[in-house]
Amino acid sequence: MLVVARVTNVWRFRLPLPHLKLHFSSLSQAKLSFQLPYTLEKENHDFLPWLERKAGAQVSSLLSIGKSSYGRALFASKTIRAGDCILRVPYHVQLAPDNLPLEIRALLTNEIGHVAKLAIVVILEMKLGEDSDWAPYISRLPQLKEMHSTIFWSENELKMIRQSSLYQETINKQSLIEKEFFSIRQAVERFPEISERITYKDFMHAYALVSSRAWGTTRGESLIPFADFLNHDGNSRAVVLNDDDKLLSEVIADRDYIPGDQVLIRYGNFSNATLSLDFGFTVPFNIHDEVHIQFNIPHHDPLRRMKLEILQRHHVATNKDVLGFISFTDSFTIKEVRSTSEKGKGIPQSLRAFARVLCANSPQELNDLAIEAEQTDGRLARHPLRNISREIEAHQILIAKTNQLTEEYEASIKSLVPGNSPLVGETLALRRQMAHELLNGELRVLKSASAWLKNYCTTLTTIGSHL
Ligand SMILES: C[S@@+](CC[C@H](N)C(=O)[O-])C[C@H]1O[C@@H](n2cnc3c(N)ncnc32)[C@H](O)[C@@H]1O
Repeated sequence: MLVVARVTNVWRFRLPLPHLKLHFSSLSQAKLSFQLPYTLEKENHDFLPWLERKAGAQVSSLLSIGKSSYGRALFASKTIRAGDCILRVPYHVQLAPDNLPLEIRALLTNEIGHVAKLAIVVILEMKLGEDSDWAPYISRLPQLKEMHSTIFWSENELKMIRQSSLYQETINKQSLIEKEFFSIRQAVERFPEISERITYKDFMHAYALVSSRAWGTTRGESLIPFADFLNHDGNSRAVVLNDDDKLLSEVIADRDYIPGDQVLIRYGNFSNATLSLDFGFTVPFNIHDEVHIQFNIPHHDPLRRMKLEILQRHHVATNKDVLGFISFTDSFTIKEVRSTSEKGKGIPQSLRAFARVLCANSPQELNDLAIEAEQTDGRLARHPLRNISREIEAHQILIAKTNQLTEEYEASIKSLVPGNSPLVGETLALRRQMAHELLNGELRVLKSASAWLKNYCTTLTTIGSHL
């Protein structure tokens, strides 16, 4: 998975807001008690004026900083109408990799990603404490103990999500962070006053801060103070927009708000796996959830070699192992199938094609598939097999796989320690809830795929019986 935290929105135009179909969720109804407690008033008195002085321009006249169950948040301080620009943050008050001191920047090659470079900017500012020009912003960033990205989960906590591909993605991200940390330490070793200040723990913390709150811009990943106090609602149509002509980022309201409403935006169309890894939270029902299914051609299949060759010839992804042998282990991404009757949108055509090749049991069948591909658009097994029983058999392979995974997911969900157990601390209870929402979402995807596949096979069986 990409390490990039959020969708890049380098847009030069505004959304056609008056025509939007608006979605209201319970999330976006979250309200702030209108009697602002002292801490909130102080946040507003200190922070926004500081940012506006630095920006030399007004950032927002419609929003106040406050706290919600999602941590720091922005609330409507006046009536907001759909289409209003609710905040504007000039590029020169955003933190990006080019805020690194020149001599350090020169040492960090392109092998080191933008997220890692920006993490170093954050660490250096953190170390300056009150002397940092960014102190009012840096001091408001969440502490390590408040962050729940799966990269911070203990081995036991990670076992809860063993079933999901997020488990491996988390390990891959941890390895990437470690690798980047050592590359940076090596690159800046000539500057002990800097290299000694960058500990692995600080780097992980800063890396997770950047992953969970920086937007991709033309300057690389950028932290956009104030805009990054906005929390996420997957149903919102409001996103952060970058205007490269005016050199600023802005947010346009997608709906009306009354004073006291929490204002939410959409970080991107992210599954609970991505939200867990990059942002450290999940949502209860996420329409973007997906499952990665691994398939390979069994070694005992007598036609294995021929199947691999034909898959390779027709550009279906194959891998070469370290010894140069071709193997087929690929991951297919299934999304929720919304309707059992239609085309099965959500189950990739490449997966169904793979199942058709997998179930072939004679060289003749494989040759027929290859000839058909050459005579059409070159893609292999994209059409239903002419032999109905064989087409059913191919899809039954997929049903067997989704059923097996469904059972495994159900067992994993059942084995989660109950969140309300007195033995469970606050952090574990929250992470357990995340694991629950992640696994439930992926289970829902599997069940929807299985229902569609079963319906497809039943329809084919009925057709077959009338022939
Ligand atoms: C860009 S920051 C938003 C401001 C943040 N709440 C803060 O305290 O600074 C993103 C972080 O906010 C929290 N967050 C945002 N949307 C959320 C949601 N819908 N549910 C739970 N936590 C959310 C997560 O901790 C996430 O990593």
